[in-house]
Amino acid sequence: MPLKVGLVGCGAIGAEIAKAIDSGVVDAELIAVCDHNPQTALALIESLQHKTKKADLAELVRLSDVVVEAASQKAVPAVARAALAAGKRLMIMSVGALADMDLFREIKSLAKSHCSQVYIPSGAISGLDALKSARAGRIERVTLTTTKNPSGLRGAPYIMENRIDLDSLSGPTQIFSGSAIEAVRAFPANVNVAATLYLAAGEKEVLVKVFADPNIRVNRHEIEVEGDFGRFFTRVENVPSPRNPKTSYLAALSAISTLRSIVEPIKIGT
Ligand SMILES: NC(=O)C1=CN([C@@H]2O[C@H](COP(=O)(O)OP(=O)(O)OC[C@H]3O[C@@H](n4cnc5c(N)ncnc54)[C@H](OP(=O)(O)O)[C@@H]3O)[C@@H](O)[C@H]2O)C=CC1
Ligand SMILES: O=C([O-])CC(=O)C(=O)O
Repeated sequence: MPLKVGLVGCGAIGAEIAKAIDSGVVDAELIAVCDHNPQTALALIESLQHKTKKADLAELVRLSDVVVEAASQKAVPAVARAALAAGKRLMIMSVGALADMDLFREIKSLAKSHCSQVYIPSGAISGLDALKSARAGRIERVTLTTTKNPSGLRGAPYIMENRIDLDSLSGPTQIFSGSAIEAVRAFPANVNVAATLYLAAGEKEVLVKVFADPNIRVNRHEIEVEGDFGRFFTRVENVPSPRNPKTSYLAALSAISTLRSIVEPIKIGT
């Protein structure tokens, strides 16, 4: 029996996941989709060869083995509670929601008490394998430096609240520096990866810097980690999703790869 996947959020990442299942890249069945905009869900279904059904959250959870959240940080509490309370496995893309440590602990405890599992893909960054290994020892410092084109940062709460004029920039400009928890609230659709680093490092503080650069065409994430193991530095220059420039294509690929790892008998990497 193929793994039954229910998808919440039919945007840039959701559409790539659906396409990967539809084309057989992931050996699974897309059992249902939902989106708070019914037209978005219907358009995605229309684009698929193997049609699936549009469902509300309760029905989607009932039909699924794995529920994939690819919607928004705001969607995470309801999706996580519904999926885990029903004993279903859960993948979370809007990881920034888990910077709310009360929610994180509730999700962890729900997963444990219902013998379920929560998957947090690497998303748009590299280096989580080494960070997870490093965590077995002492980690000294974690830094994330994210640089995006203003088109990928527009509309973020931090930009609006501080009235940052992105159009006036002529070169790379640091617009934010703060903790992972501050960063995911300030840029909920830009630096979910900061929360992923924070959790992978064992709730170790992450210094997050965000740069806007009108001349950059990639979403760049640079990570530096120091600890007992030594030091590593990684840089990813991501192709932005054509449908949503805030989101890197690699984030969708990482969700697809995580789904594949659920169904593959051999697991490679930390
Ligand atoms: N972990 C990582 O590395 C990364 C995580 N992300 C995060 O993953 C999530 C998905 O990204 P992406 O696909 O690019 O986002 P998109 O905005 O392209 O797609 C999200 C879709 O979900 C819909 N949606 C939003 N809230 C809800 C809800 N409560 N219930 C149902 N549907 C909802 C949106 O509708 P509408 O547009 O009408 O609001 C939209 O159709 C985002 O939170 C994003 O920030 C993105 C990149 C990397
Ligand atoms: O896709 C990216 O480059 C990262 C991103 O938006 C996020 O972590 O929210």
